[in-house]
Amino acid sequence: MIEVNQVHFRYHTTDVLHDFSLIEHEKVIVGLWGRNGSGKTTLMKLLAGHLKPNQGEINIQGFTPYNDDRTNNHLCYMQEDHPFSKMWKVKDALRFGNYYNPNFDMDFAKKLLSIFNLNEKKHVSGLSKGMKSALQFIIGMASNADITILDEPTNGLDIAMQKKFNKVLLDSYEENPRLILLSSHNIEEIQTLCEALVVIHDGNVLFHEPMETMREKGIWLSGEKDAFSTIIQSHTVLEQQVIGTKMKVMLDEPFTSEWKHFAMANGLTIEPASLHDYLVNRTEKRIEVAQ
Ligand SMILES: Nc1ncnc2c1ncn2[C@@H]1O[C@H](COP(=O)(O)OP(=O)(O)OP(=O)(O)O)[C@@H](O)[C@H]1O
Repeated sequence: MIEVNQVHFRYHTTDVLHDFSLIEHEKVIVGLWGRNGSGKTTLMKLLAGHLKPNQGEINIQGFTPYNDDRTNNHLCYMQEDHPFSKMWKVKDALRFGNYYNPNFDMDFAKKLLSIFNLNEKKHVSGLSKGMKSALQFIIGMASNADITILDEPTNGLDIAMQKKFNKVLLDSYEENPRLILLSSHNIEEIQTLCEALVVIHDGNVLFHEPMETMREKGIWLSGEKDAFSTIIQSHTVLEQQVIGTKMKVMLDEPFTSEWKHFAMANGLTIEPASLHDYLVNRTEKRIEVAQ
């Protein structure tokens, strides 16, 4: 469905993606995570054909997206803060969605307007940030596109709206399984929704793995400082905290039964790292560990 092969992309002098490859053929909900400026939006724009790679190839359902309108038959890209016309009302935005997406389901879109309490007669320019995100999400879901790309779709949604977002996304996916790629800064918000996660770092893919595997990455070990001397020499330490004679260390190791046995045998406490903390540390420069 999506194939990105050895793509290089730069804006003038800013190198964003280098030798970037990503293949996803499954109908899954995939999260896209990366630090600010890592290139998430750039990747989405390349997939949608809004940008042209400097080198390499992109294939979307058999088409090269840049300058090829046939890609639109298969792909719906709702960018963050979509530039709707200032003159448009909500219903005009739905018409826009209907015009560009051959499988657009207007009845479903109208049902979603009522779920998200959006009035179709309201001007888009008068919508709050969260309401505008909801409108973009509605168009993305109602498009029923083979590949649906949502850039920061939960931006500005409050908890109640987020709950509706989760339900609509999962119900719609169950009804019509397709590839849905959604980016977010907040991994906690999307990790229960996504079956797989792509992490962009240093212009490339750091991880493209099932969410289940991602959740097991990273462990915290805590105990007496003395117990750590050999551990920190032979493993990658992602974070370290010292309080008096006690130490707490995050290792780049999976939360497995082997590690649980190791901790027990060495009088240490073990707990899994949160995915958020793990990713923040993995995409940070590694610390020098004091011996
Ligand atoms: N139109 C542009 N012209 C020049 N540089 C750009 C342009 N758009 C983005 N960039 C730069 O490209 C890099 C990647 O930006 P991009 O918006 O793709 O990152 P992002 O991961 O989506 O960031 P964020 O999480 O902050 O939204 C950044 O260094 C950014 O400053």
